[in-house]
Amino acid sequence: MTNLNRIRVVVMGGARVGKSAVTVRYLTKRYIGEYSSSTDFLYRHCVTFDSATTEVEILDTSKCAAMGCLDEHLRWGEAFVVVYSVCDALSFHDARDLLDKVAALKLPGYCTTLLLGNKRDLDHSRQVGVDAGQELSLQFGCQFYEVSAAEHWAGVSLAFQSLLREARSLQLLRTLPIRRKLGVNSVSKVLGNIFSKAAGKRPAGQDRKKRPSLSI
Ligand SMILES: Nc1nc2c(ncn2[C@@H]2O[C@H](COP(=O)(O)OP(=O)(O)OP(=O)(O)O)[C@@H](O)[C@H]2O)c(=O)[nH]1
Repeated sequence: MTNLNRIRVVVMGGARVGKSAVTVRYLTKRYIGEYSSSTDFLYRHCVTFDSATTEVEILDTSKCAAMGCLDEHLRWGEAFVVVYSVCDALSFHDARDLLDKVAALKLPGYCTTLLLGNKRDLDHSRQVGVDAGQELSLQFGCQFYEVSAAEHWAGVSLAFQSLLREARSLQLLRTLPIRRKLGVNSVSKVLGNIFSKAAGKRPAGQDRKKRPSLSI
């Protein structure tokens, strides 16, 4: 069931790509060079969009593929930050695998994903181009940003906020009745228009005979 007061975010990616660095940068504005990375960390904070406050839980994962808890994390989350390092081609492959897994496990419309290329300050040792990141994000229909957790807070913050906004919009959308979501006309109205045209009748509204009502 949709909980409009909470968004669960999972930060995942290959080893040493900066998962903790981007998470802590977003939450505290600070960059800390080294983190304890043997376990997962769960952070809670609140965000306010359009004067509505939502609690956000962010799970900074570590070694979850090796520990076998990836599927559990994928089931738990509804917004995913897939991090790779722009100077590590292997981590880009890991990111693709993770996007594949998200797509296989989550229904479209029930999760939001952000592909995040980190360490863009290390441009001299870049192995993954911006265009490759963009292409991958287009392939999976997810958001894409390149950032440097080491150098700037603004980019990291923008990327997370954009993900959270989309996650919140999806939650709101899921609470709408199907008619409003799709903008569908009632079946009776559509059938009525077809039959009145086929029978050469007067336009809708001038026909006094009441049609049976059937709506979805
Ligand atoms: N130059 C540079 N180094 C970074 C950046 N982000 C993280 N690092 C460094 O990359 C290393 C790994 O960062 P972490 O945040 O621990 O990476 P992680 O993905 O959480 O690591 P694991 O959980 O061990 O897989 C650390 O030495 C960080 O200081 C960045 O934007 N630029």
